[in-house]
Amino acid sequence: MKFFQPRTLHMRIMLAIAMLQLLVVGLFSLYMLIQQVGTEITNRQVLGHKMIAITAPAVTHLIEFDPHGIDTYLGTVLGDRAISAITVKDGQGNQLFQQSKEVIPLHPVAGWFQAAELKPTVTTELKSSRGSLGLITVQLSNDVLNEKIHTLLNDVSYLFMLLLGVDLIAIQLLVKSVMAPLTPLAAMAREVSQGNWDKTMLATAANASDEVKNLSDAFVESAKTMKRQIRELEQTRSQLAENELKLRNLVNNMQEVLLEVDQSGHITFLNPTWEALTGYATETTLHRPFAEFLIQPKHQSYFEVGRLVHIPLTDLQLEVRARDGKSVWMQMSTSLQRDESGTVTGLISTLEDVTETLHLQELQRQHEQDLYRLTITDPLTGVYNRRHFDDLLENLLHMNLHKNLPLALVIVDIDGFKFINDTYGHPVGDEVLRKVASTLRANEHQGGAVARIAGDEFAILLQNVNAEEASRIGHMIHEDLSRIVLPLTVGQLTIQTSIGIAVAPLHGKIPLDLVRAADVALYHAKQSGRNRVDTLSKERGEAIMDIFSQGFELRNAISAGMILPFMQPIVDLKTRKIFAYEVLTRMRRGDGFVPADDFIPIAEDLGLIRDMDLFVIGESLRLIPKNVHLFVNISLNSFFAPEFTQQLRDLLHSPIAKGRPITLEFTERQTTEMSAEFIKMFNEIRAGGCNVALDDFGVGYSTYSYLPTAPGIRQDRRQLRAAAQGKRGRREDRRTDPRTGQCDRRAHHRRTHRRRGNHRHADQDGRELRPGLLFQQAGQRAGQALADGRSCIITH
Ligand SMILES: Nc1nc2c(ncn2[C@@H]2O[C@H](COP(=O)(O)OP(=O)(O)OP(=O)(O)O)[C@@H](O)[C@H]2O)c(=O)[nH]1
Repeated sequence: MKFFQPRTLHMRIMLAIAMLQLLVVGLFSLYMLIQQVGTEITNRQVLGHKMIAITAPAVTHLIEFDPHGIDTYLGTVLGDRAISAITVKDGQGNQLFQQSKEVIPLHPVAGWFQAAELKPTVTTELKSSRGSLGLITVQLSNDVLNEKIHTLLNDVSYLFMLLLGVDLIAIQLLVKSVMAPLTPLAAMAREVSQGNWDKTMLATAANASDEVKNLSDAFVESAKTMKRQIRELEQTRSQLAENELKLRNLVNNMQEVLLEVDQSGHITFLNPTWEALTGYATETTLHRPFAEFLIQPKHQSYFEVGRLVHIPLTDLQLEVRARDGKSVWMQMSTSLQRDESGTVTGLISTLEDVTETLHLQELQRQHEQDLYRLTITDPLTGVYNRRHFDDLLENLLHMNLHKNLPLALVIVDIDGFKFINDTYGHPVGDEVLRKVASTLRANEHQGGAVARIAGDEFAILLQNVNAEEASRIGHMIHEDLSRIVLPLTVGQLTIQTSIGIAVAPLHGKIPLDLVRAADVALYHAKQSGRNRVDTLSKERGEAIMDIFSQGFELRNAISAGMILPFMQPIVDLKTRKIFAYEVLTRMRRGDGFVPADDFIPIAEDLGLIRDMDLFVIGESLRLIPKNVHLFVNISLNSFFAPEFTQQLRDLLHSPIAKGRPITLEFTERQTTEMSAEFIKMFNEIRAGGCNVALDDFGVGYSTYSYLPTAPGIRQDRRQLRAAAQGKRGRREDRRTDPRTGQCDRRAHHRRTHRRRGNHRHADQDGRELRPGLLFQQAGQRAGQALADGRSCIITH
């Protein structure tokens, strides 16, 4: 049920107070009415009693003295409005008089009172001197009472109306005065709502009640707070707008594509960079599945429904199809978007164009690969170079042995390659090397590797290949190489090779041992007449291994600077002064020194003598004062090593050698062919100011036989003397190595040097000379120098 509700507060207060007023005034009026009606009822009773008090004596008298006069008298009395009926009865109950008027019902208001209170009849006893004469009963009339009540009701109603009217006016005034201060407050609120914060508008009415003042103050306070907050909000909003602008500029000018995709893989946002990179207009791209723009199915699958969660968040490179059909590679960095329950609702990603970078990376990778290939391959043949072979060998050996698998090493050396070079020229030699390399590669065993480890030497590593299988493969390779035919301008060239095979762990468990074993096998193949394959047997291996062990030691000694020139002073016996130094080559081993004859022959065999001779000559020239005569030993084998002649020439013509007395003593352990070229070179050396001497170490078979063709070459002083005695050398010095069939040169060396040490001889000027080591002083100084770890240089 809906009650009427006035719209304004004023009306509501008015109504509320009016209702209250109505109630109060109503109750008050009712109270008044009840009071007055009660009084009227009481008055009627009093009147009844008074009436009967007057009437009873008269009736008594009439009964006694004039009974007929009762009717007249009581009829008159009954004429009074206050009485509606009169009854008189005698002492026996006989009715003497009874008369009544029409009965008017009692006013309803009188009904509110108890019947007892109303007492409509009054009865009294008629008494005379003779006693009781009967009873008289008077019934009171309602007429008067009703009239009174009616009048009272009117009066009370008037009073009620009057009071109500007065109250309403009072309330109106009261409410008006209460509401008056609210009017400016409402005006203030209206102004504030319109954004007018003028201070004057926020003043409270002066005559306002405390409550309204408080309300007004509170309102003003809240208005101020609101104003401040609104100002802050405005600032924030403008800041936000500014930031949004910046952000928009940033997003629009980003180098990367900014992409938003919903959970179904459809594009919901893209910045203009997308168009710049792909050529697709942003508007036409929006709301399309992003996968449509991806080329690779794998990339497309990331954007299928429900698969976004699996997308790699970083380092994902996508191939995007541009409008012109080209592919653009984009690097994607992603942030997954989730709702409150953690479900993926989409993603926001940046896509950076890395096409150029990838291209450059690819170029760089290729470049690095090329560089790496260059560092590990031999430029002439394209197979691995020595350095990489060493690494490979170490790794494969370690790996195979770890797995208990054999590893075979096959070393292939071209027979007479120097001859090919010398006869057909280096380009042909190069072509031979290339052919050999390509043949080896064509036969490359699975998991194997081919390397060029020296001038005409190739190595092949065969994984999981035992000795038998290695030998089979070795023969196969040998066969293939023998089929190489190189067409020449005139005719054609075929080649022969010697192959040495060793297998780990049978012949060695470390690279050094395995290479040494294969070298020994190769050495043996060469020694046995070349053009063959040799797998190292245990017995033969041990016999040859000794030479190779020393060879390895020698190689290491050269690279580690353990080869040193020792200066042996040569003393003039007359003056007892040092006349010259003979340069002796020594190798440091631990705390001691190995004499030359223990390692020179090996150096010659293994082709190391050239570097050793050049190093020792260079060091001697550098260390010995210029005015002191130098006797320097050179192996004739060095002259057959490539470029030795030129390098020796350069050394002797260098400023440290120029003008100093030098005698080059050529040691010869095998008969050397004295070619015209060779003699020319000798003469050139002499023309440069050097003396040249030959020393055959007593071998006997020597270049002396060519001496007539090489005028001016001085023989070893001892040899000269021997020659003067008509002997051609000391045949008893010749020993033959039972294994190699060659002269035991080390034995010769040892004997010869022993003899040399004690030798006393005269030089061409008649000076009697002797090695300085026989003199205590020089010996002591040499010992001191050795102890100091210096090169053994003795100065005078
Ligand atoms: N054409 C050419 N020759 C080279 C190259 N590297 C080294 N050589 C030559 O290869 C030759 C190797 O000669 P040796 O080690 O005496 O070998 P060989 O003549 O085959 O003798 P044996 O092995 O005993 O049969 C030397 O003459 C080197 O100058 C190269 O890259 N190209």
